[in-house]
Amino acid sequence: MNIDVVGRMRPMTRVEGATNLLVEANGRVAAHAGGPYFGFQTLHSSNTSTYDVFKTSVEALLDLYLAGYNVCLLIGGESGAGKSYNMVGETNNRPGLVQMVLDHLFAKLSEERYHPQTRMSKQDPEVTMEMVEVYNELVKDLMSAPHALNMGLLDITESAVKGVHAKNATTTRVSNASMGGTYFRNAWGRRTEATTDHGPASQNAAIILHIDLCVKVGDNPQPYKSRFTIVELPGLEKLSADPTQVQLREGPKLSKALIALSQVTTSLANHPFPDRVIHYGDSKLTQLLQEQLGGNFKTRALICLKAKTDPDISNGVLKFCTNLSHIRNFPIVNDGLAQGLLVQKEARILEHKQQSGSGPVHFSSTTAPVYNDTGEEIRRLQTENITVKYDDSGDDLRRLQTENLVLKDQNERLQLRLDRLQNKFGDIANTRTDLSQQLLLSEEEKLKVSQSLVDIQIENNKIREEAEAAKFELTNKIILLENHVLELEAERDKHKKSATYAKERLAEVEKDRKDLADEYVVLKTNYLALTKEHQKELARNEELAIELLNLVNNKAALMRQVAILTNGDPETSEANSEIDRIRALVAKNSGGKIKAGDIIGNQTDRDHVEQTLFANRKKYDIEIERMRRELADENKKMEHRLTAVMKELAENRNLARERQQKISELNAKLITIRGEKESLQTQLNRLQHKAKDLGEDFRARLIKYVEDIAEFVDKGQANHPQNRLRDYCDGMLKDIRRSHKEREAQLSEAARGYKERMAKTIHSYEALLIAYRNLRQTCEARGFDKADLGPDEYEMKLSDSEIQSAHMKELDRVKSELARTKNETDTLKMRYGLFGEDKDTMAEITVAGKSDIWGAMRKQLREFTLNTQQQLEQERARLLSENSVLKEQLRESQQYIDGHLVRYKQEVVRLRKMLGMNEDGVILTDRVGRSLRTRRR
Ligand SMILES: Nc1ncnc2c1ncn2[C@@H]1O[C@H](COP(=O)(O)OP(=O)(O)OP(=O)(O)O)[C@@H](O)[C@H]1O
Repeated sequence: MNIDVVGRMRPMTRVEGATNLLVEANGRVAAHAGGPYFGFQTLHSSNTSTYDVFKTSVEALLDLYLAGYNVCLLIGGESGAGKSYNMVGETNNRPGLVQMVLDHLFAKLSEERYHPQTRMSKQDPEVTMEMVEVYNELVKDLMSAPHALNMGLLDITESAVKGVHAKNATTTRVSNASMGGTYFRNAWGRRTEATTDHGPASQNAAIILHIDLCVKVGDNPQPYKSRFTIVELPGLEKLSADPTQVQLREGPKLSKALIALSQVTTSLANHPFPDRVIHYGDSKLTQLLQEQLGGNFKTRALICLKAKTDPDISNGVLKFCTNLSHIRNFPIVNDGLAQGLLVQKEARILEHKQQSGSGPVHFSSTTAPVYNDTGEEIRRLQTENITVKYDDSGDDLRRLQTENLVLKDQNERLQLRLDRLQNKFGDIANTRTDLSQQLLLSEEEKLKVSQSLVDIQIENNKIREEAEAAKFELTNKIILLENHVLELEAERDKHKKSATYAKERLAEVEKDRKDLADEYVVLKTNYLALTKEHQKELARNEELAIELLNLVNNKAALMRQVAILTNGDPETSEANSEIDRIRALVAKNSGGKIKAGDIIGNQTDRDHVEQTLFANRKKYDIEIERMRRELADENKKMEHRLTAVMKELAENRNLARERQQKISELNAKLITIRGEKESLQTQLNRLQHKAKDLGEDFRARLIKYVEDIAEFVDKGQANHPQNRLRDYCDGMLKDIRRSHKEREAQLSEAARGYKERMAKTIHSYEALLIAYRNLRQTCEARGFDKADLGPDEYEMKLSDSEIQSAHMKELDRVKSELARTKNETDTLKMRYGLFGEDKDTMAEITVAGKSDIWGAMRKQLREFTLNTQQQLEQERARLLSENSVLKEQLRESQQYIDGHLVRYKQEVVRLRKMLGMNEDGVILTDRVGRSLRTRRR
């Protein structure tokens, strides 16, 4: 049964950018186009959850485990690809695979029938856990707190029952999943935390967790014993490097486990047959995993992949996967019989090993005492031997043997000294190789740093361009909106004016109406008074008519009597006609009985009166109606326009919000970049210091050793002064010094270049900040919500104290300038009444054309403020960068002078000493008064 290899892509981080792995839909992955592919059995994409990974790729292993098979999950991948994430998870909300295995294991154990295929019931299940770490060829027990004596370090041993295992490793019984989880997390916390020059220990360490299950199944008298091993392998990134180089660089032990693992997997992949003989003994990790790799285990590998990584590293990882997938294991159900058979076989092998003197394997955690013990043992045996001979022989023999012993002792001592010297030489050679490699490495790191700086620069430029484009767009929008608002304001003023005019007209009409009403009342009163008078007159008239009639009747009677008296005809007399005329007159004046109410004018008169009285009113009514209609229309239009403007404003707000979000993202990027830059700088400084320290150390040690050697050899060659090694060494030292000086010069040149680039980056960073600030201010001026505008620009400032202080000073200056400009603007605004609250009243009293002029003036003022501010900011940024460059140059010159001054001083002292003077230049004399210089000569 071959090892299954499944993959899991880690989600990309923001810093990583685009993927460079070639991933096909069927799970085939290559490091680059045309490169070798590896087909994963399942490839989990970056958005697959750990639970899905468990369900798809781990749960089946758990079922086999419960059925009595040994199973193993190897979690591998390069450092940072997510091995720990898969094994441990991140928080309680995102548990890792170990916790899931424990949860499901106990859940299934608590079911009535945990294995549906076999339908066998469980009895007395016992779960135990064991966890060790293999780092730097040391095996550490993680299940218990480290003991003071052995610091938790364990030896490896082999027994028939347990096979190769960590001797005395703590085994903890676990009764439920949460208990198991707690033990696991505690053990995880005990991992080695050290960080060396070659990275943190976690990158080179392997974690092995065994979960053992012992359970009686069905009627079987012997319990089934199965083991679930979960292994986090060391980071696989070094697989692509040459192992010899790796070991030369890091020392022989650090990557031994990884190198041995690679060798073991290669030879297992090449030998799929059961009669193969594989050499697992090269490292403790391969020894501890020999059953999991090629033995009685069903093994599955979960390889974590980074989407963006070095193609060489990916190639190494994919090659490792190919080898793993070719490894054949031979898992069996570990029932009582199988276990008995295996133990018996193992016991025989051990017996054979012991007989041949090669086993059982036992590795001590410390190797030095073994040598000492061996030396002691040899000496003890020699002494015993001598003692035996001593008894057997005579005095001569005893003397000779004693001499022999002394000689041997001397010989051994000499041998020891020789060994020590050789070791020293070896060390020197190693140190030198180490140093040059470290120098090379630091050079590489420097190159990487420069590269990342260039990347940062490009990123900065991109951000700046984006910010500028956004700013430009926003400014355009804002100007458009401002124009619109101005237009609307003008419109509003117009409407206000017409409303005022209408109001005035209305007041006038009202006044007219009141006057009319008053007039009407007066007329009505007059009319009533007149009617009264009229009635009175009528009554009088009637009385007079009656009186007149009486008089006329009297007169007629009289005239008739007169006619009778004068013998005339009384009927045809003049008096009768007079009487009739008077009667007709009276009848005409009072016969109709006219009432006051009956006196009404005709329709024409009424129309005429109405015309005169209400003609104006009607006119006004029509006028008002017309104006009302106009106003309603205008209002409607205004409402439409206002809705449109509001809509546009809302859209623009949204746009601004989006831009703001973008700006916030850019901010985040900036912050990340800044963090990276700082860490890169720290790293670079550290590397430079280290290189310098190492250089110094190396030089001092080399000089010391070479001087020792020269002394030593000179003593031996005193008779051949012409071949003095000292001269040769001096020459060599000079060469070394010269090359070191050149190297230093190169390094300082590179550092200067780097710093210049840094200064440029800071400059562009400042410019970016300015752009950001301007954008912010424009947004603020438009009245956008402050909360939408993202972090304040001050939060994003450089933390470097020197830059900060200069920056702060400059900022203060610019701030005061800005405040002054703002004050001036405010004064101008006040003078021309451009403040918001005054606007309405001003608009009412100003003439129509004025608002346009104010708008233009306001715009000009704003532009002037912004331009002035921008210019000031640019000037400030330029001054700042110049300042920092000058400071940097000054500091470098100072350093250079300091460094060289010390060297010159040393040189002067050395020359003075050679000339026989003391450090102050005073010539030294011996007791007789001769100058030492003369004597030396
Ligand atoms: N599938 C994932 N989903 C989300 N984040 C992940 C995932 N895998 C890894 N990460 C994140 O990637 C980072 C590196 O992961 P992790 O520390 O597990 O890597 P590693 O291979 O164990 O590295 P090292 O060997 O250095 O310990 C962590 O911050 C982790 O949260």
